Amino acid sequence: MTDTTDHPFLKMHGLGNDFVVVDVRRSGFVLTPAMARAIADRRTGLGCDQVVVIETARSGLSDAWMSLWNADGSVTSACGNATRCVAWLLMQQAGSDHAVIETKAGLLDAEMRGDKLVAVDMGPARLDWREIPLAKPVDTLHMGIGIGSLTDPVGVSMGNPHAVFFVDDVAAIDLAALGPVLEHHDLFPERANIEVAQVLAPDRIRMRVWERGTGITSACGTGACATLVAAARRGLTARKADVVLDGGVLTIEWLPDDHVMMTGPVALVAEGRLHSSLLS
Ligand SMILES: N[C@@H](CCC[C@H](N)C(=O)O)C(=O)O
Repeated sequence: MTDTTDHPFLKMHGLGNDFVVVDVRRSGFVLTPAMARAIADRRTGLGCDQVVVIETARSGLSDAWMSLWNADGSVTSACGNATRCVAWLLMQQAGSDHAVIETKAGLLDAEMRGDKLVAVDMGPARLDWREIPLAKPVDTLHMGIGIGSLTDPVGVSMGNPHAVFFVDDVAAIDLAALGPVLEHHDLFPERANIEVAQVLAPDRIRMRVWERGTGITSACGTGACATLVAAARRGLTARKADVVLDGGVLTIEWLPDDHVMMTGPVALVAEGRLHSSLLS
């Protein structure tokens, strides 16, 4: 093996939403957008939906800081599936069944709930138009925009922006065509993650996602949280439901204090060292 760096990585995923996880707590290594794009590239890099960087905690209140990069090199404040993966790693390292992760979106409390099963308090759902953010004052329960069969979404921030469209049949939606147009809609100054959701029962929702900065993924944890909150706000479901994604199921509960609990699996599938060609 030649020209590898001293930067080990792990490949992890939550329901197929996959991550390259780099722990820089000892190296102090700083990732750039170009490096994130190079690592995430599925042909010329390692391939992943998000690059996740574990950094030294910035306050005395957490076990570590987590930075998140989409495949296009953009930074995001929240990622539910990555939070479960990093929480699992931190809990393994500490021999604990509890971890606190600090992100741009705030402190996230996580607990081990079984073998590779992690629950995270994803913080409060934010519902004001300024918090999502939207470009102008709009009722986030009926945002009024749409294209084709996708109309009148619900806006929710889980630390990142989501627009949830309710439909009769998620399989019939051409998400690859409609997702990028809606992600870049004028209403979303920071772009948005786009969910299409079909209510199957008061405690079960089928959801597919077009992620900001990445495209279609097999699962989105914050998207599942946003979808449950949107469905409950519209009176379509209870405040707890299983959200069925392409990659599997997350259990989501919107608690009376507005915090959203997410429970789901994590997987560790590979480890290695980053080659210097990805880091220039
Ligand atoms: N896959 C994630 C969300 C990742 C960030 C998103 N693409 C954004 O830009 O906000 C999840 O599991 O929540």
